[in-house]
Amino acid sequence: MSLPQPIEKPEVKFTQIFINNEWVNSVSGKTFPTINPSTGEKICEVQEADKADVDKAVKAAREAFKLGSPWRRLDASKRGVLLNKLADLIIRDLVYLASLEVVDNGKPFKNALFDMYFGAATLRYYAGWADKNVGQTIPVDGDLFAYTRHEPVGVCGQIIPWNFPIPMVCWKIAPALACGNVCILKPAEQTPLTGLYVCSLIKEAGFPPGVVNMVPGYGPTAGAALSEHMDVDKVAFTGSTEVGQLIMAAAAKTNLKGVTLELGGKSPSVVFADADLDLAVEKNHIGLFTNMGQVCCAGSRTFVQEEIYDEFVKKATERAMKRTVGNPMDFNTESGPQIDEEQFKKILELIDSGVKEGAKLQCGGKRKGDKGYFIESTVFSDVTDNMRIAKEEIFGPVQQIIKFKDMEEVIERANDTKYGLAAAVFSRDLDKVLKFSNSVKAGTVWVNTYNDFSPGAPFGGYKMSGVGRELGSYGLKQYTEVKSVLINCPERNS
Ligand SMILES: NC(=O)c1ccc[n+]([C@@H]2O[C@H](COP(=O)([O-])OP(=O)(O)OC[C@H]3O[C@@H](n4cnc5c(N)ncnc54)[C@H](O)[C@@H]3O)[C@@H](O)[C@H]2O)c1
Ligand SMILES: CC1=C(/C=C/C(C)=C/C=C\C(C)=C\C=O)C(C)(C)CCC1
Repeated sequence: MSLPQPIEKPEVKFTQIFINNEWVNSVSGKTFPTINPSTGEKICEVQEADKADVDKAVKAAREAFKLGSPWRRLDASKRGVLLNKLADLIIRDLVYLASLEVVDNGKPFKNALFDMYFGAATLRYYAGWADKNVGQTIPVDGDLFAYTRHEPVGVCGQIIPWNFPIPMVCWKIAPALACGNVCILKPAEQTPLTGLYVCSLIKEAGFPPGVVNMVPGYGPTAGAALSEHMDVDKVAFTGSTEVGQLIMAAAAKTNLKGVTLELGGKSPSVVFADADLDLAVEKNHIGLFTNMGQVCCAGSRTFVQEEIYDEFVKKATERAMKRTVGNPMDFNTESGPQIDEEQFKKILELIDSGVKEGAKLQCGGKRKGDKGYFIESTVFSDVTDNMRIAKEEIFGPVQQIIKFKDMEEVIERANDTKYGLAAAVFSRDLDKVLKFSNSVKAGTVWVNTYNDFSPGAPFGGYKMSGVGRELGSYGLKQYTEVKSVLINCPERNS
């Protein structure tokens, strides 16, 4: 089978704000640059939405959600048809979209293709749910007929990060639209381009005007305007824990809009001495270095039992040194650049702190090349729990390998964090696997694997890693209002 070739210089087709299925300039006339992280050079200017543009988008969305509107009158099954159509269009334009993502985000082309497939799979999964989000009839006491209706929440503000631009668009809009809501998405300022292109596909698929709107812009302006808006019914956010706290506070201070949050992590991956060592090394490598370490659930605390610690460190270092870091357009590249200068500097500073605090740098640790935001694949051993690299979310290609003795100790240390997004356990012993996976406070536990996702499997965090769940049937709850209807029903019989 021949592999698809990337388009080296994909044309940028959409740089405006998308409201009511139309492309408009910002009210302020302002624009912002989006940068190619492989070169540090500007790709283009994008119209910068702020509060005034968010107001326009909210009005359009509210109109689209009015009782009797084409969207509200559409059969639920037809919402599924539209979602499937959108998935088809993403796959039709797969190579263009993946190439554009490589330029705007820096992720390797192969990974960008995965993103598009995963985004489309999420749309298809929720397309199937559109006419199955059913209520109940309830045998209440008395002469009453009682039932529940599952209604859409309304206008949903959705704020997304830069690490998986298209999967994130799809994780947000697919369940929302399946349930009949309307959406205003704010893409990350670092990666607005593929999301804007997908808006053109939303129009082409036939979604009515105002059902999906996109407001590219910055967090403290456009993002805050959405989370503070009195006419937004719900806000869903993926990004840092700090911003998640701001969003929840804004919702509380304004109209108590519903909030779902998908936040940071410092996920433990525990390798017991009886594990398949080569499998554990490879899966832990993938669990950390995928997407240049820019994954909320990255396995950034690798606990390895003392009997196999030295051997694991040796093999993990060899694997990291083999990782190809370079031109993301090249099909053989495993890692591209970090997203921007801010992240690049933050990661290098944390690496520096690891060395200063006494961790052993096994490989990497420096910038790679002299252009763009590339960082060498980095492995630290002899890491202790009190070091900054063991506590803070690095969001970069830096693996921390930590020694442990036994189960009780590792459970306690794995849980000794403010986060609780994901965890992994590597062992051939089912008792150990079950004991650890039942004891760890994490929304997802992988067993003898890492970073496996499915649109059907819910994802979200314990503790400060989040509120609510995305994906699966659980994801529908976040976009559904339950209404009880009780009807006087004289002479009711069983
Ligand atoms: N959980 C994740 O998937 C994820 C993704 C990106 C970054 N992060 C973490 O966050 C750190 C910082 O990255 P970042 O600055 O891009 O993340 P961030 O949380 O600042 O940005 C995520 C999104 O929130 C928006 N935003 C920022 N401030 C806002 C505000 N006050 N109100 C509303 N929206 C706002 C941004 O514009 C972006 O769309 C990273 O180092 C990493 O640790 C986590
Ligand atoms: C990590 C891999 C994938 C994608 C994962 C996604 C889309 C994660 C999305 C959610 C969050 C909240 C991430 C936080 O950073 C693929 C695309 C499924 C491929 C395998 C690895």
